[in-house]
Amino acid sequence: MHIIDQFQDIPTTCISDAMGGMGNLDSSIAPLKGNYRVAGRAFTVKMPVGDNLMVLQAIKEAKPGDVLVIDAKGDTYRAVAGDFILGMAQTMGIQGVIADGVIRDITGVKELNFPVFCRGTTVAASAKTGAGEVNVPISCAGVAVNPGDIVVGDADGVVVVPRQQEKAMLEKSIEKINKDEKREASVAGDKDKILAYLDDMLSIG
Ligand SMILES: O=C([O-])CC(=O)C(=O)O
Ligand SMILES: [Mg+2]
Repeated sequence: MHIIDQFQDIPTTCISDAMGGMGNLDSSIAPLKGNYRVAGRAFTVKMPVGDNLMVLQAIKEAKPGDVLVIDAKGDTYRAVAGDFILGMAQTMGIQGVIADGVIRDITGVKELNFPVFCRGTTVAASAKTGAGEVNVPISCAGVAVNPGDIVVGDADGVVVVPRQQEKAMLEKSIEKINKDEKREASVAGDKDKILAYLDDMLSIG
């Protein structure tokens, strides 16, 4: 199975654990709907505050399945996109959008059922004068993102897996899932087993 398809099934929490708690975007970047999930390669956008022309450039250049990762420097005043732009991204096969910024037209965007992770909503649009860059290394909500890195988002947040580490992190994430399953099975809603587990964890000897 392709590595991206394998990451589709892995919770962000397990990827974060595999990465030692590193690589997750600031927790104010949240999915617009709780069931949204993306796992794909990052197509990056660096936009100046209040100018989103490069988002259009990215929609033109990104490949189907890519995830747009937009550095809007945390601006919560002017939207990186609204339902028109996000609808175009969806139609062009982009898997989802992750933005260190805000969107607008929230009702229409929710109707698209297109995974968007961002800081929230606003009313003001951005200008379109052309400054900014696409497909360059960016910093997004506290994390360095290079074009082609794997980004995974779900109800818990967004985590970035650097390309060079993707195989190792996939293996570690799967190990973590198995470990968590064993831990849950070991107590399995049984008070005595829970007490035994707590005693074991709390024993200092
Ligand atoms: O045009 C914009 O920049 C934002 C907008 O309202 C849309 O995408 O619908
Ligand atoms: Mg609009």
